[in-house]
Amino acid sequence: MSSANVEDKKSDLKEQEDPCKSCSEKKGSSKCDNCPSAQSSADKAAKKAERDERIMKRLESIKYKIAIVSGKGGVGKSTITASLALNFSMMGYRVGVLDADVSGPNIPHLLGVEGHKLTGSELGIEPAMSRNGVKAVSSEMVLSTSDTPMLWRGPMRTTMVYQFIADVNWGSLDFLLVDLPPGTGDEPLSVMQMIPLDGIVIVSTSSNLSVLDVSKIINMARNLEVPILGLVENMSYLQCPDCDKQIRLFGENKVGQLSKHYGVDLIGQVPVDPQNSGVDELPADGRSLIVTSVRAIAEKIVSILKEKA
Ligand SMILES: Nc1ncnc2c1ncn2[C@@H]1O[C@H](COP(=O)(O)OP(=O)(O)OP(=O)(O)O)[C@@H](O)[C@H]1O
Repeated sequence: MSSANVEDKKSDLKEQEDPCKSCSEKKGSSKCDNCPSAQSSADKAAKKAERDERIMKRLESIKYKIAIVSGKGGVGKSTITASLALNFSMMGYRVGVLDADVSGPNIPHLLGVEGHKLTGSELGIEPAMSRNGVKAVSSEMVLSTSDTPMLWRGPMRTTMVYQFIADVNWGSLDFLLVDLPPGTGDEPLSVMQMIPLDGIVIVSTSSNLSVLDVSKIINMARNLEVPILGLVENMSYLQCPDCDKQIRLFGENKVGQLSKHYGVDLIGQVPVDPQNSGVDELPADGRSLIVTSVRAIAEKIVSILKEKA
């Protein structure tokens, strides 16, 4: 994504946040006086400053904030996010996962907190706690059932993500992992602007289309000056059960080539796990090939962050 495109997106967002756009009244009509949306620009600036302060306050007790992103859907971003969370937790770190994929929330299933409903306390929205000690919030936790679709337009989804960032009582954490929706749309852009991220991890397969969209993510992050911790090639190969041979499902290692082209580290390759059913909680006891393979990536991320400190 070029810097001009990022600027276009930023102004698109501003337009979408303008409720007058969808109002049938002409802007400036007498009815505007009684409209709750009518705010002076000073009011808006004050609200933004208040919002930024609330976010900073919430996040000050969180050491590292990392977003997990992908150019395409279905490449395993949520699976890698949950696996990283489990590994960080097993390594003794305090971890939270913010499922910012509002229209396709999967984190509750992967962490075994499906069906949990969010509650509030005087300290804010209380996150769910998984059996492995990972805290999580997801839009699925406010829906009546897990098959209820979230039929919300972009600005409403962004507002929910903002609420999760500003109002969840995470307590003190070592890692907050944010599972972003795929692509370079409104929500990834808003999260990258709202949260002072320590970095992003980009997940891709080596399929041609997946790799193509990763270039856009890299350019978007660079334009927004968000550090890229590295690339993860998911479903990189299948280990033959009868011999040592690794079968590459998407042919040559295109994620590796992309990493060289853009000068972004390839920090891990995760094999296909034929046992992975995809709907169940990921086990943290060594039974999941994905979770065990992600351990090296979690360790690498810790060493990159410590080096940067
Ligand atoms: N290494 C792997 N081995 C086997 N199956 C995998 C692997 N990684 C992911 N999957 C499966 O691929 C599917 C997509 O994974 P996941 O939901 O994590 O992708 P995603 O990128 O978050 O998708 P979206 O952003 O569209 O929600 C799931 O069924 C998941 O179980």
